Amino acid sequence: MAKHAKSLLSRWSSRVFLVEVDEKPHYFRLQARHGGERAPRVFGRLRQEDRCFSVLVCTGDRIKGAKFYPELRDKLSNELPPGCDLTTMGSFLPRVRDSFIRGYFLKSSAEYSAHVERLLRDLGRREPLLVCSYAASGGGGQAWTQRLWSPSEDETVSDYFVVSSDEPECHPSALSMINNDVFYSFEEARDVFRKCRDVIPEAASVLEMLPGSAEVSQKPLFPVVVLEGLDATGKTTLTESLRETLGAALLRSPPDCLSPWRALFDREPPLIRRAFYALGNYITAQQIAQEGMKTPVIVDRFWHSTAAYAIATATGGPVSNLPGEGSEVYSWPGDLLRPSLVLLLTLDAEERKRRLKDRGLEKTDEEQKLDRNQLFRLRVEEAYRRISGPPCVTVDASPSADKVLQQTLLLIRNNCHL
Ligand SMILES: Nc1ncnc2c1ncn2[C@@H]1O[C@H](COP(=O)(O)OP(=O)(O)OP(=O)(O)O)[C@@H](O)[C@H]1O
Ligand SMILES: Nc1ccn([C@H]2C[C@H](O)[C@@H](COP(=O)(O)O)O2)c(=O)n1
Repeated sequence: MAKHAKSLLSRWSSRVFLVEVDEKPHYFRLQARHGGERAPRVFGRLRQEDRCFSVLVCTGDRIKGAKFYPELRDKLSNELPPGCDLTTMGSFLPRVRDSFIRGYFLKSSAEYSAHVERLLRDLGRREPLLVCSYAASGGGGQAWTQRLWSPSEDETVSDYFVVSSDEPECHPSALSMINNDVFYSFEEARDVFRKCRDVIPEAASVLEMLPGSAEVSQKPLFPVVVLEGLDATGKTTLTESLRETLGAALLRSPPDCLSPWRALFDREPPLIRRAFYALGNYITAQQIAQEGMKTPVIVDRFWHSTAAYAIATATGGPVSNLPGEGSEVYSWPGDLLRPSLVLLLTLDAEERKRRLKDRGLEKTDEEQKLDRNQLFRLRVEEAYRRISGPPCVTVDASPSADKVLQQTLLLIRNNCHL
């Protein structure tokens, strides 16, 4: 049996599981004996003869695991019989870093359960998966058991009762966010790109663009001001005006030299996609260091965007699911150039929508998600505010473009030595 699967199994009964229904996580844990508890809500409204299954991705290879997870969803959606319900799930060891694993939870009616079992057995033999089945265990459907299917012939695995578990303080994906969703050093992000060269040849072209290290040759003499905010909050408009008014250099992250590959890496799973944006920040940092010796520098998006979108995407549901304020996930990477000031443009949802509509440009998947999903938008904005490092000051972007410019100039003069 693979070493990774073995280590997961060694603490199986201490794991907590979550099944996400409409972005809301429902938690359950395992218990050797039944103490009369009701089955967790995800098993409610099922009949005695129905079956549920969980399929968790268990590979020690991060790149393979990241690529396989969305592929598995397609595979299951294509091959599952009608009437089978599929949703995302995960499992973790409370408070244990990097213990979060992802997968899918399936509900099948009795009619199709034999078919689903065959399909999953077959899949489990070919792919790095841990498969469990869940069945009612008497008691009028109130008690359900989990059976972990043996990933190898020589392994004995036990059945457990499943019982509801308390919600952890924040979404458990936070346990595996560091260096999977958010990168805190140049080397960690570059390492992902080095490892994915075999499967994505374009990664080599990105690697060629990178500086030898994160270190910048000199600290900028002039102020470096970063403009952040959701799309259509007015960053482009304001950065252009600031460039003219201050005679500043205007840079952006990701930098223009990465444009040919951005769309491609946007389609990759979070591990690779986020590493792409993280590396973009380091290239921009080198440009900032150079330009900042000659003039003030204005930067359109930087680290706050990379971290805030990544954290908000990895966490589902309401803002309360985000890692708590002060969590290490909000810290600034030790090796990344710190701007003098970060300004966060904020706009109410309706006005932002109106501006998006007037602009009428094509939207990326993440922008469309911002539109559709109020909770995602709130998580991104809150994550922006929680990121520590250089001071982040909020600017109300709803007045006219000129008023926003005047307000911003005032903030720059008060916070930077111009
Ligand atoms: N203060 C303002 N008042 C009214 N409209 C504005 C204001 N600032 C910008 N706009 C308009 O809103 C739209 C979005 O602005 P802009 O492109 O500058 O936003 P952005 O934050 O750069 O967006 P993205 O991140 O998607 O590139 C544009 O049509 C722009 O002309
Ligand atoms: N430094 C950056 C810049 C952008 N991103 C990501 C976050 C969003 O998915 C998207 C927004 O960019 P836009 O469409 O406004 O160009 O790009 C990032 O992660 N890091």
